[in-house]
Amino acid sequence: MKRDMKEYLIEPSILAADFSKLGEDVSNVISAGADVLHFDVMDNHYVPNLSIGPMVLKSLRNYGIDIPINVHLMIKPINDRLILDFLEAGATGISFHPESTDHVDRFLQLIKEHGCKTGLVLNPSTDLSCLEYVMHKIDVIILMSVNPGFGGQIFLPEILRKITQTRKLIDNNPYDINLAVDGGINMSNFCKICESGANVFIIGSAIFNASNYHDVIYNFRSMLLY
Ligand SMILES: O=C(CO)[C@H](O)[C@H](O)COP(=O)(O)O
Repeated sequence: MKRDMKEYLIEPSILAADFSKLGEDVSNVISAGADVLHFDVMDNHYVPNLSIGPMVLKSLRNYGIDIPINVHLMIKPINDRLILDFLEAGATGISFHPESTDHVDRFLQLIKEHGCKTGLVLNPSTDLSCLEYVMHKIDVIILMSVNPGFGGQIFLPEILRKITQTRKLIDNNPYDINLAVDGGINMSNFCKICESGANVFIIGSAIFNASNYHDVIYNFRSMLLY
């Protein structure tokens, strides 16, 4: 199904940005046409890498970054304090993995109660059944198309089938849920990912490694027209 252009979102993952000049790099990607920012939080426990936390998010807000920022928690266990810290720092969306807690429903509710968008992130081998009783509390389903922990990995082609299945699930439900794909997206697989049913594209290296952010985002977006 072809969607309205407004429903497609390009969400650069700042994990691939230049951390030595993060504010400037993020401002540049926004001027180049990013719709939303993706903020990866890694704990060196749930995933084998350590990244950034609420203080960095707050610094970006203080720097003047004012577009929506979706925080992706790759943390186990998640806890109330952490969620509240990210909310206070300026997160507009918070997503986590169902494996991160025994209380998926409670955390979705906590995030929602604060007027923030909610997301569940499914690893490549995580079954769609975890969505069954919480669909009405989710704003975005994020399908990982790499194993989480590092940017710059190769897209797992078996996830295309999962995207199609998830799109059917969403379309068979009355809720307004975005379908995002995260990991290994580039110019050569973008169309297939879109045709399979994704409408949010979380892209790190293919944007931040490009010499011209505007051109690369423009090129991704122009593929949505065909
Ligand atoms: O969540 C992530 C890794 O865990 C990154 O957001 C994701 O991999 C995007 O980066 P790239 O486009 O470079 O693959």
